[in-house]
Amino acid sequence: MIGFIGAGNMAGALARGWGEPVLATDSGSGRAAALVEELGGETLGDNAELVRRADAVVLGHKPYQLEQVAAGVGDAATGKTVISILGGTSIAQLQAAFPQSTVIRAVPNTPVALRRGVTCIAEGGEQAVALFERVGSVFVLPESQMSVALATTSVMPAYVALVAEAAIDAGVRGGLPAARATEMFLATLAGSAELLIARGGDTLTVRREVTSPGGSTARGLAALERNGLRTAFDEALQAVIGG
Ligand SMILES: NC(=O)C1=CN([C@@H]2O[C@H](COP(=O)(O)OP(=O)(O)OC[C@H]3O[C@@H](n4cnc5c(N)ncnc54)[C@H](OP(=O)(O)O)[C@@H]3O)[C@@H](O)[C@H]2O)C=CC1
Ligand SMILES: O=C(O)[C@@H]1CCC=N1
Repeated sequence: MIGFIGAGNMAGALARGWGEPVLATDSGSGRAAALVEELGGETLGDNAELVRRADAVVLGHKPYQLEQVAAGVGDAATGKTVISILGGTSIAQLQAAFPQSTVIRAVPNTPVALRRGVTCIAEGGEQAVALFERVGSVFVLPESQMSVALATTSVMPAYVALVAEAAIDAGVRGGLPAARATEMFLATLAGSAELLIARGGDTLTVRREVTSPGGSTARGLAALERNGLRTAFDEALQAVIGG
């Protein structure tokens, strides 16, 4: 069984995507018990026991808790595979915390819960590719690209939710009922993503197909550019990787 140290948003999304019984701990909230109630398995009161009993361990706590968690696990991690999903935490930091383990650095995103996630794995962690492919797409990257990967994929469900909210609210200001605007926008978002994929990621072609010369799309795109859409995404990336 996979053992989850931490049963929060990201660990829970992975566990639900994998859809199998788990071993899990938390720091007292009861989220581990809720996950076990849903998927089967066992809640353990102690991270060391979890590591001893798990076939592989996922670190699903917050990055700043690494040293404290590793100290609690101690020798139980000897010979174990420890998969970290901790944002901004290097393989060197993980290996220092778990010197007797095989450590793997991965950055997933929450759509793994629906098996439509994206997980980036730092080179050296190839043995985890098949596991994460069960819950979506996997990209193996040089470790130096992992922060940018997180800023491009892991945070993106939140950005897309914000973009959706902004677009829907604009529609409501334009006179659409909110529920109708939401349904229409989400169907458009899903269809547009599929279209971009079908066009091999050729964003210019997709834009040109929609944009009549002197027409309404051209006016709308120009307004988005004037209001700093590209700068906003660029600054967001810099904010994420800058810590
Ligand atoms: N959320 C996301 O989309 C993504 C998150 N990540 C990474 O995933 C990690 C978790 O983030 P997220 O799920 O959002 O955070 P959450 O706060 O939702 O979950 C953190 C979990 O860790 C548990 N925890 C804290 N201390 C311990 C401990 N000593 N022993 C066992 N469990 C402990 C918490 O317990 P309790 O429930 O009791 O509070 C909680 O269940 C972070 O490192 C983050 O960088 C990476 C990619 C995407
Ligand atoms: O917000 C965070 O810190 C985590 C890392 C990536 C997504 N959520």
